[in-house]
Amino acid sequence: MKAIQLYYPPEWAHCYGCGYLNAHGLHIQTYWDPEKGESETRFTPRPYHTAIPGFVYGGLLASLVDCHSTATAAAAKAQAEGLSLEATPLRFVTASLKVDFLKPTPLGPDLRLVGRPQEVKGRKVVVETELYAAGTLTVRGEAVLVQIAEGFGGGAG
Ligand SMILES: CCCCCCCC/C=C\CCCCCCCC(=O)SCCNC(=O)CCNC(=O)[C@H](O)C(C)(C)COP(=O)(O)OP(=O)(O)OC[C@H]1O[C@@H](n2cnc3c(N)ncnc32)[C@H](O)[C@@H]1OP(=O)(O)O
Repeated sequence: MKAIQLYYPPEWAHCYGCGYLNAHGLHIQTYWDPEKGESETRFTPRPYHTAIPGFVYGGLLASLVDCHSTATAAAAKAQAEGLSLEATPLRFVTASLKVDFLKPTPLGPDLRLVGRPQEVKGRKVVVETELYAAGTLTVRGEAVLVQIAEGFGGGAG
């Protein structure tokens, strides 16, 4: 299966979080399950992604929720419209990002994010995300994503 971010055309693939053309970026990759209608991202933080020793920096966790949500929005919109991402690239930017840090996230285990679209309407998609570390829910996110207006060439992202 191909990650949603790998369908982004090159002009939209420079994002620090998820752009495959950003040599210094995080290269977040998200997969869509059309049966369940939900997305999954896995990411293993590096030792320097630390807040206090042993725990993950919250800004990194917010970045994971952010790019996981933009990708989830693209896949959810494609499914809702019966489009294929291959044929019709879709790209969303973040209008709003809410992150609740429920528990400290241990630094070491692979992190797993699960995204569920709550609303797909016009250019807007709302995504809820749960982030698990070694099976424990530590972060919950809610993001509002807006589809880039048609004809927007890029350059920023
Ligand atoms: C990176 C900058 C983006 C520049 C533009 C595109 C360049 C393309 C190139 C490459 C793409 C790569 C992108 C990587 C992305 C990775 C993730 C990020 O880090 S994104 C960076 C942080 N985000 C921003 O900088 C957005 C700044 N904000 C905006 O540009 C606008 O406010 C925008 C596009 C988000 C919305 O503006 P409207 O004029 O196009 O659309 P309206 O009509 O205002 O909103 C559409 C719907 O969304 C709701 N909405 C808008 N803002 C909301 C908010 N803050 N909270 C809740 N809902 C909101 C509205 O109520 C409306 O909903 P109803 O259709 O009425 O149901």
